[in-house]
Amino acid sequence: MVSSSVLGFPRIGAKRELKKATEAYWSGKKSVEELLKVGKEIRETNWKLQKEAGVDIIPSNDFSFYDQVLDASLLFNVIPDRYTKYDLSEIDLYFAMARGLQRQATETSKKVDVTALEMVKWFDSNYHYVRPTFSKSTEFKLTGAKPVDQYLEAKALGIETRPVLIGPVSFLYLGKADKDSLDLEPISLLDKLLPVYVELLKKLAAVGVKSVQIDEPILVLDLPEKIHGAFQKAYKYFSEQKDIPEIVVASYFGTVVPNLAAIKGLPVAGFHVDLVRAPEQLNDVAAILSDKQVLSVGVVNGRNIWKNDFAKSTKIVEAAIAKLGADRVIVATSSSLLHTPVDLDNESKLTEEVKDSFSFAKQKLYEVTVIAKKVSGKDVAAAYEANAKSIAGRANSTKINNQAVQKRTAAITDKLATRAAPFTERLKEQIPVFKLPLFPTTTIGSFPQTKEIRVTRNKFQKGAISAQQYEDFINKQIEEAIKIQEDIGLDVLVEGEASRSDMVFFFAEQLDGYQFTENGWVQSYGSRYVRAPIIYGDVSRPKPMTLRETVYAQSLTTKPVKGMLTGPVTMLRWSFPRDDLDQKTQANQISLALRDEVSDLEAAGIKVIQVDEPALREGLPLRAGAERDDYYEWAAKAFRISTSSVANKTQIHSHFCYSDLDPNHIKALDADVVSIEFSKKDDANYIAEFKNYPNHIGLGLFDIHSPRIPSTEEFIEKIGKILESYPAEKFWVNPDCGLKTRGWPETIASLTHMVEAAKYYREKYAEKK
Ligand code: MET
Ligand SMILES: [Zn+2]
Repeated sequence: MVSSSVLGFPRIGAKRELKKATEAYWSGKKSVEELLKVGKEIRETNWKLQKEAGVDIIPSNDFSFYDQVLDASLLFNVIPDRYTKYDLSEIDLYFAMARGLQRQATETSKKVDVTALEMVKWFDSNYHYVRPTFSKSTEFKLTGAKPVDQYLEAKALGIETRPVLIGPVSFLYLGKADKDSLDLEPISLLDKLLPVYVELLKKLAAVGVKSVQIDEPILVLDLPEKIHGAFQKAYKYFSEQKDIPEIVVASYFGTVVPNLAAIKGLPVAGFHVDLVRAPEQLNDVAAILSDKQVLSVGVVNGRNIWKNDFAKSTKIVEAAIAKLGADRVIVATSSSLLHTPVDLDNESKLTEEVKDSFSFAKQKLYEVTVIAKKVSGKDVAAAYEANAKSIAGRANSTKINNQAVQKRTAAITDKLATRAAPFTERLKEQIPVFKLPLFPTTTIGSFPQTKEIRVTRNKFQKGAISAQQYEDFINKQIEEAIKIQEDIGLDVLVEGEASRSDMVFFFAEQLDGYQFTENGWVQSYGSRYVRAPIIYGDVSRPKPMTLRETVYAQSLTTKPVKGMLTGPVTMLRWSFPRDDLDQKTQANQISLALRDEVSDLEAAGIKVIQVDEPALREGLPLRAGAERDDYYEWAAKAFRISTSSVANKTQIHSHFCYSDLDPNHIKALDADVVSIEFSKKDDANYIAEFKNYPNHIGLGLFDIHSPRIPSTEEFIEKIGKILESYPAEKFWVNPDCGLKTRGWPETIASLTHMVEAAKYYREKYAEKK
């Protein structure tokens, strides 16, 4: 009998129970006991669900109150000194590392003021992990026994589980050196870390754990040879220990083949590989296995919402069985199901047809077990028949194919993606149109989404107020936003995005080809979850999406109002994409819809149009090579398709708020002005990289995530520092990103100071001349 296995299950709860509980704890409305209880209930529900579905290998220690990598940092005592000096309780220490903590002194506790650890993207997913932060003074030791406790918790329910641990090599490699130890290479700590892992593994074995899943996701990255050696060393060391569970090393989100040297000959029980993302790796991986090692084959996608194609998956599993024999193959999810919504059964608004093409975490449990039964020779004919019908139904759905869109996408030429003249010539035509001062000031688009705005939108959605009433309300918001911006003295204004709940959802709802869930939340980080829209079929724009608000805003002022759109790559990345069409074509379809919007805005007298691409960087394939080069090209081109219809004198802006941007990629967008996140960057090298960028750049001058109001002097100092290495004539002045999460008072104060600082330099530079 071939076993079925799940690498991890979503921990947010089907109704976002975890979010509600953690946020209530943070705001003092729930006690720690109440919080822990919610965690326990979620774990219990998840284990029972998996047990009932018939999953053979059920994970434990996949639960986390914030992030599983942070859990490991705490467990192994990777806790920078700055967090330990306040005598915080364990859970408060944990949350302080996760999100920072500011607390006034009380009679019983000290004043606390500490910032969060760095948070970074988990590979190419929308999940973020808290970066392990090592210092020369880091002393590894076990501070608790979460994996042991949770194993026992499941066991008490009668459920045998396989604990999941982040592997030692990935744990170090994904971490970084703390500020006080910048010359420390985390991987150099391996020798010290391994005995602590062994201590944990022994504890697990002592309570009855037979097998552990050790995640080494860095196996899908480009790794230096030194890291290959670290893998060999670590797992050889484990194999020399007595009384530890057997180890299955798991990788996901790509192929391990370029790193075969890291895993070849490893003395472990077996490996898990992602055959959804990289089916081609099967032969090479199978070839290096010793004759006892098992291979867990990930064929049920842990990253999407689409129903599995049983026929296709079965072929893959059968190929593995042909090589290794049935007793050495396990049917698994490709990765943890953390990246999928919890339960399709909670969706009541989707049509049957659409629903029939989806599968969320709970449904994916069923998929792994049925496939495992099939390859074990059990009779699952009815399930396979139903699946084949669903797959065929989706392929033939009238909701998917739009001939006009397909034709238009196929006819895209380079010319369509090229503006009429190069930037230098465009600039000459733009200068007299805008007559902007030196250091032009602007914002990134959104203004505070006040409670009033959210409540009113909600009323409108529920039908409690009419479309006209809602429109009047939005107009009032726009009027206020314009007045405030004029009073502050900003140069390029925005309508403020009051009508947008979310920069992707807002557009998706107005485009044809999308589907939406009510409860399809997926954890992005901590208590932040995203309910991404789903690209279901060919995408097109039935009618203008932003025209009314933008034109209304422009009618209220003589200053230019920026049209504001979400770019094709971001629309794609922050949606669940189709799995039956390549990403480039999906991006191109969206870019054509946006192109029409851009043209409509221009025709209606809008002279500046910003197309945001905050997700541009995250779309970059994990490894260097053809796929990455290809992405660079199609992503930039998709942006240019959407923005190249306009006249030279129309100014195209773009915006990116995640760092580590590649200046060459941004250059390839050929926008006239870009704004980038910069306030936390304090890094001369980073400015230097952008110095040669030909077009104009706004370097974000304040952090929009914080209510903190920088003073005019602070802005002056910051701008002065940048001007040491960055040319004044290319320098726009703006915040890091949109201000939707802020309140009005701090927004007005910060922007006022920012504009004052710009004026200061204008005068200074005027004197110079
Ligand atoms: C995450 S980027 C956000 C850009 C958008 N225009 C805003 O200001 O909110
Ligand atoms: Zn942004």
